[in-house]
Amino acid sequence: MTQNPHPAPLRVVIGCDDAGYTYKEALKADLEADPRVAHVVDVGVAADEHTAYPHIGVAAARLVAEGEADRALLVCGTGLGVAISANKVRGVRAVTAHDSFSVERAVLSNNAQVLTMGQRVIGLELARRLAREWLGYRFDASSPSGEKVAVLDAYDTGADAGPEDGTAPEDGTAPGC
Ligand SMILES: O=C(CO)[C@H](O)COP(=O)(O)O
Repeated sequence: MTQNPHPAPLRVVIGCDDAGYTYKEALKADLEADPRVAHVVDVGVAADEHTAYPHIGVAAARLVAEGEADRALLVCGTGLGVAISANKVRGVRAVTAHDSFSVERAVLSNNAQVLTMGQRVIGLELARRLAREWLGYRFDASSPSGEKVAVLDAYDTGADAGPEDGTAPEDGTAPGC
């Protein structure tokens, strides 16, 4: 399926802990200037604030899960803590990505609504470039990846996502792996 050249602008949440503040501010300015973004909601931290990353990750992810936002872009020292935090919220798929291919597949393979980055891991210009690229991708639920994301969602909601005969895999791997 070809991508719609003019998809609806995205409602984006941005957030960080104090280790990601500088990048968050730069990325926020970029998002606000990008015509592909409808609006940006900043869940913190502010310059003089020291909220721990789990609170920020969960706050942002809840806005996505509740349908108030389409995506979230989160920054901490590594990107890992905010991703782990966001993934605590049911229905949210958050990934850390510091390269173009992973950013592309985060959306096109995984339908990840939340992208996270580490201010202590990559340079600012790369982070800005990746965020620009990220805005250009839209998940296609009718693609071959759609079925796999549906399996993820079924695990998330507690629905049976086992193999078609209903048995658990004997080797301990998850179905489909
Ligand atoms: O990177 C972080 C969490 O993944 C955070 O910015 C710093 O956490 P800390 O190393 O526990 O201070």
